[in-house]
Parts: sequence; C-alpha cells; structure tokens
Amino acid sequence: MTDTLKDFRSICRKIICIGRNYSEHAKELGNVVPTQPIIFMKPSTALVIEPNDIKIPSEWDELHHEVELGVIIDKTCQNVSKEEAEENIGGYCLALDMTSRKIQDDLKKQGHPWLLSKGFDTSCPCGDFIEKNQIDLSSVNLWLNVNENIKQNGHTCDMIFSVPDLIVFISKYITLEHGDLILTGTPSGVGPVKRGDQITAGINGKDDFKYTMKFNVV
Ligand SMILES: O=C(O)/C=C/C(=O)CC(=O)C(=O)O
Ligand SMILES: [Mg+2]
Repeated sequence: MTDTLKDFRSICRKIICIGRNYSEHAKELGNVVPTQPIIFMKPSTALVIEPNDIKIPSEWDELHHEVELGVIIDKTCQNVSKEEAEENIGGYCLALDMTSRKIQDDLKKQGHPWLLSKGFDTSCPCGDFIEKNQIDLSSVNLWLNVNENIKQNGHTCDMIFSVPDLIVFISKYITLEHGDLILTGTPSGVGPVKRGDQITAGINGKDDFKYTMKFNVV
C-alpha cells in the first residue's frame, strides 16, 4: 500500500456503487433481491468531507440516507480472481450514499439511469482512510443516526455479494485503479433527511476499532 492512498478522497477517479446488496433493504423498497451485483457510479465531485455540509439541491425538499462500507482500491487491476481480490484492497472508509428517492423513483419508472438522484454534489459524504487491519469483512457493524435517533444498524455479514465477489464482478468489466472507491450497498432502515437535520454515522471494526462522522444537512 502506498502512502498516497491515505489521501484517497483527493485522488479518487471513480466511485462505483452497489445497489440492493442487503436483502432487507431491497425488500423495504419493494425490490426483488438481485442475482448478480447491480452497479452504478457517482462522479468524484460527489465526495464531501467533514466539516463541510450535505447540500440538498435547491429545488428538492429531502434526501434519503444510506450508510455504507467503502472499499478503497490499492492496485490497478482487471479480471481479479476471488483468491486475489483482497490483495487489491488498500483500506476502507465509512461513506454515505445520499439519494433523492423521489427523483430515483421517477427515473426508474422511465427506465432512465439513476445518476441525477445519486450523483449530485455532496451526495457522497466520506470519512477518513481506515487501515485494512482494522476491518474483518465478515463482521463490520455500520450504523446511522438522524438527530441522535438510530435509523440504520446493519452488519456486513448480511451482504448478498461479499466484497471479494464484488471486486471479481466489477474488475471483469471495468479496470479498478489506485484510489477508486467502491460503496458496497446499504443495510435496511433508509429514510428521509431534511435541511437542518444532523447525520451521525459510525463503523465498528476489529478489536474495538470505532470511527464516527457527523454531517449537517443544509
Ligand atoms: O432500486 C431502488 O429502488 C433503490 C436502490 C438503491 O438505492 C440501491 C442502493 O444504493 C443500495 O442498495 O445501497
Ligand atoms: Mg446505496
């Protein structure tokens, strides 16, 4: 792992996101559970870091919160095998996939891409680099509060497609590059936030490792 990866938020070229990777979340939105990963992207301009705010575009009233484990790619790679997948991970981060559910639903009805609903500026609040050795992929806890009320509390063991499965799938079609970020999907409990709300999110990893971040919604 090279030192520049700690600064992944300024070198990130692609944010690849996974949809419906937790069956309870797929069901809460009335979607079928996927049989292969659903992928979409956010532009790197979607990234926002503390102490900056999540900005709801002026003509929208609310966004949905989605807390997710972010995987940061170290080595540029293509056609990765499941055995080699973990070697290409440089570290992790806590991330949010902020979404306009209303716009997404309208786009879905028309069969259009989700980009506007998920790729607007500040739609990807993101925490600091987390060292690889602090995370056991099978037992990460992700949680999210809105105004100190718990809304999401999930575990990566409930992912439909594991992180290695996701790297294998994506790298078959898209070259993964140093600093790329993969958002691995959200557990259930997604819901609305409005201007004036505060989101606190956290990740609990190995050996009492804990990381939290806070964002105001404006
Ligand atoms: O299909 C839908 O209605 C919504 C899907 C998502 O927003 C997918 C995700 O971003 C996710 O599962 O994390
Ligand atoms: Mg998501």
